[in-house]
Amino acid sequence: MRKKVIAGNWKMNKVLSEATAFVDDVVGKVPNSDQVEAIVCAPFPYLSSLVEKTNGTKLRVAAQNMHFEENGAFTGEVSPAMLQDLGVTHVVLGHSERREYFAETDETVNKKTHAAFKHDLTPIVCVGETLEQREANQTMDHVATQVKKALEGLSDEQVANTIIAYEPIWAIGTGKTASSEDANEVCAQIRQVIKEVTTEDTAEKVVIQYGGSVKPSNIDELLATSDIDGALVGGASLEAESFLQLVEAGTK
Ligand SMILES: O=C[C@H](O)COP(=O)(O)O
Repeated sequence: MRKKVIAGNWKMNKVLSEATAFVDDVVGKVPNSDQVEAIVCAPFPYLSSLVEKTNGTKLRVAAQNMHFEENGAFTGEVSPAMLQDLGVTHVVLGHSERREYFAETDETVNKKTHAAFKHDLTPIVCVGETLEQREANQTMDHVATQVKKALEGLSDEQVANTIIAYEPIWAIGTGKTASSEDANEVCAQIRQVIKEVTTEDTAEKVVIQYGGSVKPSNIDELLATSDIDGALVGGASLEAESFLQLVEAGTK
């Protein structure tokens, strides 16, 4: 059985004192369960302190992005080696906000996915359609292309260890959640696409999260479906209590 992965993506929020207070509050309360993995995806400046605070605990720390190159003249960027060196375990790649505002493409996401594995980082690859694409019945074609391109060239073992986050763009930060049936249908089709490019066994191992206005009041329904294995949560992950409720939902 796949474990549930609940990741709180803080995006560009919190100052250092707020970030550390959150982790101090949460770290001892993360359920000691093998069924759920809890991750905070924090801004770059806090990664070092948070990794130190969470060392030896059940709470993992992720970056929200990285460059695919090892090093070089890329002012303002952060390399996979830097994240690995800090002790970060996961990295969010291809979030729709990176695709929309920072020119992230399927090609750069693919390069970053390879770079993540090279540095022992678990990639959380985000995919999802716009409202226009959904209304034009293009959701599955679009998402399938994003998934296939992101995974291109990976070994079956690497694919099995990739986390996919299905986030319909129209549901992010809007309060509009995809119904659990609709979200699960897309997640099941994503698994089917992975099956086609790898093996059934590999596809069954892939953790597929849903993201988009997930909160304590709707997470149970989402996690009760066949193919949603967790959540990538923005707004509702910013408060410790709400984040812990989301993680708790993963143990049921
Ligand atoms: O990475 C998280 C997603 O963009 C979802 O954000 P949200 O929970 O605020 O809708």
